[in-house]
Amino acid sequence: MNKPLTIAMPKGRIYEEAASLMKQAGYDLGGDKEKSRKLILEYPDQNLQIMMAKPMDVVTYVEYGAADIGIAGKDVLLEQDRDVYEVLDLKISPCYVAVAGLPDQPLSRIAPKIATKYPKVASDYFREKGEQIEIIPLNGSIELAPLIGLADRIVDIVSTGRTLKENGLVEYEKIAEITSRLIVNPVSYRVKSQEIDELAQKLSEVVEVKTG
Ligand SMILES: Nc1ncnc2c1ncn2[C@@H]1O[C@H](COP(=O)(O)OP(=O)(O)OP(=O)(O)O)[C@@H](O)[C@H]1O
Ligand SMILES: O=P(O)(O)OC[C@H]1O[C@H](OP(=O)(O)OP(=O)(O)O)[C@H](O)[C@@H]1O
Repeated sequence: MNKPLTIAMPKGRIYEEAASLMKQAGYDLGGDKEKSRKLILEYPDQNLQIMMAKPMDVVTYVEYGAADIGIAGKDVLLEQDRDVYEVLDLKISPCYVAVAGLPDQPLSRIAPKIATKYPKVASDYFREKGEQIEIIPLNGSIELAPLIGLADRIVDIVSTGRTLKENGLVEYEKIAEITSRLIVNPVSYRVKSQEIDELAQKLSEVVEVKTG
């Protein structure tokens, strides 16, 4: 038997949709992952090993070859710019990255403060527009920053728009549409090309059927 295919799966909000897609593609990871605290799950009959990773860390596991493949949000890929192949848009967990802030607040002063957990995405965006900014790095509750005067704008994920709305913020610009992607370690892609191609092909058929 070949060595198992190792997959870094994102814990959290992407997991259920990703596992459901895998199941439809014929890779049954079982249920009740939310209740388990196990981080490495073995599926010998399917020759799979699953690692449960923080969504932001999936790319690290794949880049270093700790996992052959992984599922990561495009936001993470844009932010981290790592040496992995992005082979398939799974079209799950859709959302977008946007610039938001308090209403009727033009960005006039020099180097406005932008609070975000996506410093690279934000810097790239404003640099391309020729605007100088100062990044205020945060890890969560980003919407707080303009409310308390810590930042002039935020760059953050918007999905339903509820968090912005309930905090009296408005969206100014959309930066990028986001969905989750299948990523592959470049060496694994050569060494395990058959298994990886087969998995990518099956997933792509499921995505095609689901999205037309
Ligand atoms: N409303 C949303 N907010 C944040 N991420 C979302 C949203 N909708 C889809 N996503 C996707 O989910 C991923 C984040 O998943 P999750 O929130 O579970 O991770 P996290 O940000 O590490 O969580 P935590 O809040 O535990 O730090 C993002 O990379 C993005 O691609
Ligand atoms: O448009 P919505 O559907 O309201 O979703 C967007 C919100 O969800 C995410 O936060 P998360 O729930 O991950 O919490 P966090 O602030 O701790 O990152 C994101 O950072 C926004 O705050």
